[in-house]
Formats: sequence, C-alpha cells, structure tokens
Amino acid sequence: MTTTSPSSTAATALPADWRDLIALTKPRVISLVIFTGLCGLLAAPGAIHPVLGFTAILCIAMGAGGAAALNQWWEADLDAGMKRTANRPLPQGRLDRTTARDFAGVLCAVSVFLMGFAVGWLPAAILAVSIFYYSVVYTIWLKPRTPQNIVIGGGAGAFPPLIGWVAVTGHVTLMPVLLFAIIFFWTPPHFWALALFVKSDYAKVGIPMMPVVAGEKSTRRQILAYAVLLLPLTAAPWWIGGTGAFYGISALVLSGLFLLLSIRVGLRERTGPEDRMKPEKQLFAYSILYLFVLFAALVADRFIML
Ligand code: HEM
Ligand SMILES: CC(C)=CCC/C(C)=C/CC/C(C)=C/COP(=O)(O)OP(=O)(O)O
Repeated sequence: MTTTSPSSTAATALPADWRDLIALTKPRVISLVIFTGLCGLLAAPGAIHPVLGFTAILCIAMGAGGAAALNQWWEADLDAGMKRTANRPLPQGRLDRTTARDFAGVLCAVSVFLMGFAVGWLPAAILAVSIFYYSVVYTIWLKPRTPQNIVIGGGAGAFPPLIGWVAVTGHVTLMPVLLFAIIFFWTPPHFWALALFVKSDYAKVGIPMMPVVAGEKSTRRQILAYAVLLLPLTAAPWWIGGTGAFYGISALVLSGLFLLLSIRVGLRERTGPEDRMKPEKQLFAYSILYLFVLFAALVADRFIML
C-alpha cells in the first residue's frame, strides 16, 4: 500500500516526530492491554523478581504498540478514508511509511527477544503469536473479508493477561485461559457498540463490519448474546475456586450492569442518526471502564486472599 497524496509525498522529507511515533502505537487502546497484562502478572500465584516483572510488562507494551503500528502502516490508505482515523500520522503524511514500518518491526522484534532472554520463552512465544494474530490474522486476513473479523480476531487482545500470568508461573493453567476467554468474549460487544455509531465510516471504505453486513438489528442481538455469556464467564474464576468472593461479587455486579446496558442497546428497534446513538456510546464507554475495574478486582482479590 502506498500513500499517494501530494501532501504526504512532501511530508516524507520531514523528520519523524516522536509524538507521531507514539500515536502509531495507539497508546490509549494499548493502555488497557498493558493493564490486563499487568493484572495477569499480579494475580498469578507465585512471585517474580520486580525487575523481571517490569521487563515482562515492558515487552507486552512494546509488542502491543509494535503490532498496532504495523496495523496503521498496513491500513494507511483505509484510515485516510474514515473520519475517525483520518487524522492519524500516516494518512496525514506527518510520518513516512518506511519509518513507521521499521519502527513497528523493531518494537515487535525487541519485545519478543527481550521477553525470551529475560523472562522465558513460553511468554515470548505467546507474545509472538499475539503480535502475528493482530497484525496479520486480524488486520490483513480477517478484517477486510468477514464480519466475524473481530470475533475471531478478538484473540489478539486477549493474550496479555495470559502472557503476564505465564511470565510468573511458567505454564498455562485453567485460570489464565479463563482470563483470555473473558477478553475474547468481551471484544465483540466492546467493538460492535462503537461500530454501530461509526457504521457509515466502515461502509464508506468497504470494511465488512457486522452492522454494515448483517444490519443493525442483528448486531444489537449479537451484542446482547455476548453480554449474557459474559455474566457466568466472568464469575467462573470464583466458581472454580481461583479467586475469592470479592472478585466473584465484583464480577457479578460489573457484568450485571454490562448486561443492563446491553439490553438497552440490544432491544432497541428504531434508532436515529449516528450522532444520536447515546445508549451505544454509553455501552462502548462502559465496556472500557468495565474491563479496567474487573481486572483491578482480580488483583485486589488476590491481595485480600493472601
Ligand atoms: C479485535 C479487537 C478489537 C477491536 C476491533 C477494537 C476496536 C476499537 C476501536 C475501533 C476503538 C476506537 C479507537 C480509536 O478511535 O482510535 C477502540 C477503542 C478502545 N479499545 Fe478496542 N478493540 C478491540 C480490542 C480491544 C482490546 C482487547 C482492548 C483492551 C484490552 C481494547 C481497548 C480499547 C480502549 C481502552 C479503547 C479506548 C481508546 C480511547 O479512549 O481513545 N480494545 N477499540
Ligand atoms: C500483545 C499484543 C500484540 C496485543 C495486541 C494488542 C491490541 C492492540 C489489541 C487490540 C486490538 C485493536 C486495538 C483493534 C482495533 O481495531 P482496528 O485495528 O481495526 O482499529 P482501527 O480501525 O482504529 O485501526
């Protein structure tokens, strides 16, 4: 993919600004990715030397940032066509594509090798899989092809707590798999709530997101189905004895509210223009707060149980 606008050609001569490099890593989105990775590390049974723990989180941050940068490098032309993404550094021509690609490649490579040499090759392998999953499986393969792109692609952002956990314990058990599953099944309602109110953007650039292909009604029902599933799934770590009641009750309350907001979105039949979709915007905003607080409760519970 090449950026062809005259303004971007002129801008390739400019030195890369560090703020644009940071923007390439989608810092706001990956803040939650890093947080869930940190929570996986802190909730795992056992201990890790603080320097190694810090290194593991740094590697997750670099890997997630590098994968997000690869995503933006690949999608520069698509991003240029959508209102939400048109101001990014590549479509604006503030950064040249080669710099972006090299920056992304270095971040990804350093994250995997540093994780491998300093922390362990199992967390490094899972990190490599998640980078590949986001930048190739989701971005290149699934996203332009199927409305199930984020259902299958949801795996990409679900790995960090598993990586954090395995960095401490050295092996995969049911608990970190449950943490993976929680994020995996959280992703569709998180994203489709947003997709409902930016549907026209995706339609314009031909990305087959669920509301564009299956329509609003079907998307709303599917959001509701995932929210129903999240209620028992988020409580499962408590039921299997992996956490105490503090986490279990927090999960039920948080997921109960998630379900209520999803019912409001899921059962809505008539909607106005995209800028009037208040319940959808509220569900999207809450989805982010929800995951932050749920994972914070997991860690708090571990310290309560000690
Ligand atoms: C395939 C999976 C996912 C898709 C398609 C997706 C999509 C999106 C999109 C399009 C946005 C708007 C961002 C923007 O305008 O730049 C967003 C926001 C966000 N996402 Fe996701 N997301 C996914 C998974 C995740 C995961 C796994 C996490 C964290 C665990 C996450 C955390 C966030 C956060 C924190 C924001 C808000 C960023 C802000 O405040 O600007 N997302 N997501
Ligand atoms: C450790 C590791 C590699 C984790 C992967 C982390 C990661 C950044 C996961 C979230 C996936 C994500 C931000 C999708 C955004 O969708 P999009 O890319 O379709 O959004 P856009 O339209 O805003 O570009």
